[in-house]
Amino acid sequence: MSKSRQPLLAGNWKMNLNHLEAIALVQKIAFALPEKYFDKVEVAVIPPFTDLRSVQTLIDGDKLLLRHGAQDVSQHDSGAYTGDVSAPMLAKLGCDYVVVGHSERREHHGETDELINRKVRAVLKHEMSPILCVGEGSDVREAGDHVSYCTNQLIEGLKGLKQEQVRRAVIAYEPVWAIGTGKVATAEDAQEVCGALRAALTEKYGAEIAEEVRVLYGGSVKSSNIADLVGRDDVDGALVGGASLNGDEFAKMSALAAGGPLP
Ligand SMILES: O=C[C@H](O)COP(=O)(O)O
Repeated sequence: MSKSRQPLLAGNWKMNLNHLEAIALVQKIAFALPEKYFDKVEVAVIPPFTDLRSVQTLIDGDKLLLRHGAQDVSQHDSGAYTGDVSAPMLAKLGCDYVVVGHSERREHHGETDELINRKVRAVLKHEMSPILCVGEGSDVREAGDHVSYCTNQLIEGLKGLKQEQVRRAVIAYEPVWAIGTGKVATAEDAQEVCGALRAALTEKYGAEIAEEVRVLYGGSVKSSNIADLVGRDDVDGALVGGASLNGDEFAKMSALAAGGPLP
């Protein structure tokens, strides 16, 4: 089946770059990627919270076609939650996307599927799109349980949502063993799980919704493997970590995700 979904390339900067460095990187990406590519691929940067206002001001001021988002969010809208950042605050900063349930949050902050589900709801309530991350560790992969493990994270993360809300969500399959390790899953591995996630969405929410939801792959994606990944039926782009910190490389990956040619 040919894909009607527009690919999304989202650069998760993780805890890198201050707001001045963020401005420089966004300018570099915008300069390296001519406007014509944005008809074919959606490109987003996901900087740390402290960079968001600067990135928003630059994108709005220079009318850039890049989108931006945040790496995490509180499940609460406001209140006595020291250090947290709420969905209404992120919406006011012009965020289109919020990453939820990244494996680094699950691992280092003990985030559970239940908490992640509450965060997904908070993002949707304020009309942004969650990028819900799922993915197995090497032990699960070796046991051959990766499909059921990831499908379960997906169903728990979306629990209680209405069909119309699911339509807005983006799913990112990120096998933990492939993140920042240089060990990229093969395009077949990515397709296997991304296809299974879409099948689970079809079963739960119907084919029409499942065909609209974008399912990304993440884990050591770079310009040498992006084209093969997005060439698969159920892989609709990538959540990129390390390689998104290099403006030229990220622009090149965006062009390849758009189907080329290189800028
Ligand atoms: O969110 C991004 C992923 O964790 C992938 O990171 P990576 O591209 O550095 O492996």
